[in-house]
Amino acid sequence: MLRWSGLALRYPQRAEGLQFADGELHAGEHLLLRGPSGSGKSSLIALLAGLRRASAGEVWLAGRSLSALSNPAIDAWRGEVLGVLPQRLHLIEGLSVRENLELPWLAVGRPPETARLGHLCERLGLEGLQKRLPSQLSVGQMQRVALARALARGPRLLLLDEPSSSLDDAATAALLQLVSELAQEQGVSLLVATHDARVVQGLATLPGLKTLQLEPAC
Ligand SMILES: Nc1ncnc2c1ncn2[C@@H]1O[C@H](COP(=O)(O)OP(=O)(O)OP(=O)(O)O)[C@@H](O)[C@H]1O
Repeated sequence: MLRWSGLALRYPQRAEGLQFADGELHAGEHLLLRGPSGSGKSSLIALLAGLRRASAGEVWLAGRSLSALSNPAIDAWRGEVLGVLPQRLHLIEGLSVRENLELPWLAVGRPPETARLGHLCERLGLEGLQKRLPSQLSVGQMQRVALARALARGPRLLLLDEPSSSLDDAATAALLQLVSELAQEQGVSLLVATHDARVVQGLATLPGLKTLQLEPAC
């Protein structure tokens, strides 16, 4: 379902380019992407999601090479193949929770699938929060909204970048349990970037889990 090879990324302001070990993820598998702060976990997620273009190498997602697709084509395709829960959640502050959740469809010119959205909101405990603005939510609630938005169009793969970074122990455990259950219920593969031992421990029993360790970048 996802494979990458020879990937490298060069940031203009950074002398040394980042290079990534090859990896792959099949349906039914999950991947923990581990490595110290600065080792390139977020950068790799951005490459795999087609949010950044690699300086070298290739990503194949659901049988298609990302480098062969234009940016608009990747943007249109991304939500139905993969969802991203970024480290910074990027909820739109001027929009209500409901409007934020409808964005994945509006962004591709389609009407929101209200039945699917209703089911997701029920599953993620967001029903009573629809009219609130993101600033009126707790961090854990914001994260669940961002998770619902990432899952909106029924992706096969969910990328989570440091999902516990602003959560306490209880909220981290609750999020990991929810994500694990959703993954198994909906047949979604997880790729979780973390340097948090709580996340490693919380996902340890997930069937089909493998680990990729990134080395510290220079
Ligand atoms: N936009 C950017 N411009 C220049 N350098 C960057 C940029 N984004 C990241 N870097 C650098 O690339 C390296 C990898 O960063 P990245 O955020 O991918 O690591 P990470 O493993 O996700 O870190 P963390 O766990 O702290 O989030 C770091 O040295 C970082 O300073």
